[in-house]
Amino acid sequence: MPKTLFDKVWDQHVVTELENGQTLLYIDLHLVHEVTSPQAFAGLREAGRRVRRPDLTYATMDHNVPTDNPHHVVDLIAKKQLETLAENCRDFGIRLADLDSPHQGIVHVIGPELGLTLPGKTIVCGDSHTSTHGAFGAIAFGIGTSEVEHVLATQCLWQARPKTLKVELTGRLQPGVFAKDVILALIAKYGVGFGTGYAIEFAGDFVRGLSMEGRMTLCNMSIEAGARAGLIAPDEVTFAYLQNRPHAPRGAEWEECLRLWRELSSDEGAVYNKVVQMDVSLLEPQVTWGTNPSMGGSVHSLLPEVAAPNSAFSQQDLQNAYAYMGLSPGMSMLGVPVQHVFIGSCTNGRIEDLRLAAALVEGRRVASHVRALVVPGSKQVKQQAEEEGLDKIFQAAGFEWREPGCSMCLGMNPDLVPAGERCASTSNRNFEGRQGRQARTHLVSPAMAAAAAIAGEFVDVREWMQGKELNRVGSIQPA
Ligand SMILES: CC(C)[C@H](C(=O)O)[C@@H](O)C(=O)O
Ligand code: SF4
Repeated sequence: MPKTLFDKVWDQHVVTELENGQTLLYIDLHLVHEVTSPQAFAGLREAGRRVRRPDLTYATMDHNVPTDNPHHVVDLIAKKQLETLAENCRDFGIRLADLDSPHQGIVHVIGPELGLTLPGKTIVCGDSHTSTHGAFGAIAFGIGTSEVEHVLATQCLWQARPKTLKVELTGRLQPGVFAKDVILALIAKYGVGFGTGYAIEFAGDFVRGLSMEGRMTLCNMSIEAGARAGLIAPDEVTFAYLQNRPHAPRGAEWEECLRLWRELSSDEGAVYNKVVQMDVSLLEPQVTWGTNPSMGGSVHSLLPEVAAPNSAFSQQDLQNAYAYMGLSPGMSMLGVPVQHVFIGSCTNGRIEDLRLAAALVEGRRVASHVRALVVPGSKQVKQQAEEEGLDKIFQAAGFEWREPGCSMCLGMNPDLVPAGERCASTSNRNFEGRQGRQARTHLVSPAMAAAAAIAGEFVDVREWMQGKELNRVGSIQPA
């Protein structure tokens, strides 16, 4: 029987199945960070257990790291979590990319760039955006702290098999529109629940033309559509990205892996539980205006009326969102002033994102009322960007150039948006309080964020995509 990509990878990892549908899955890679691991390790200590496969476990520090001065951790909870992770990794023999490591960074950025993330693997982490790693043809999903303990102790995990949803994306994006806009538009169209109970496979000619960075952005936000995981069949783009990465296989082993990885795509005629299609050709740059990722749309569209018939949102939800965001029905996001711009996170803190943003801001100045941050997703992204001179371009334009970490994506470190202020953010969540108490978050692509920083308000970045900007964008021209 023809199988989907998801079925192939899942079936290769089944240890045993129960009649109630629960499957014991073998886990190939367990990524760990400071926030969701302390109790898991405490549980191991209490039970006198060891980590079953320290060699399949890899830890980093990201959420709590102060990006202006990583070693200067003032917050006591943050300090304790970082110290505890270091101690746990030492005691249990786990590799750790600590603050001094050249490999430190956001867990979902470093997994791929170190070649730990590979096609066909099962990958878990105590973090919802683990779905990012599915861009390589892995089954990757977030788990809770008790599950982290279970994986540490056994290298296995009980899971219910999700249903499969194929999202078929066709067409070519206009210049100035990116993978981030595609996933925001999908969520705006189908809602934050459309992936609930499913693993989403992104397929179609648009996906095949996309860089690994773009694919990771899609998979990263599948969780915001409610999905358990997002995945994409690996191809030559995937293999080219992975070759010679520090932990990627080499020599004869690499060749053997390629042979196996080339089988990792959905068979002709494979049946999905649900299929959704979208042509991306006419998509416009997206901005969220509300307090969940589905409350968004084109930067030109008018914000919905509270009493509109057939609205996807309840009146109460809309009223709450408008009150929180300081916006009103009937207006558009064009021209709405921003006080903060954040370029970074596991959604859009990769080298391609920074190249694009730098191309747009080169020779321009951040608006005087805007505080703009660029936070590379990892030390390696930072180093690469500096080798290319992107840091100089950002700083000359008035951006702050920071050390890697989750930063302003969430309020667990000093990079906060003050109450009532507005931020154009390349991250993935816009819930109330996400970037600080009463902070107002608008999710956008790196290009839209860069343009908002310069203009001081939301603009349509397509108008900025001519001439010199495109030259610098070079290989990362929209697919
Ligand atoms: C802190 C962590 C548990 C959380 C997650 O699981 O996603 C964070 O990374 C986030 O993005 O909200
Ligand atoms: S960058 Fe944001 S979304 Fe990603 S892991 Fe960190 S906090 Fe979570």
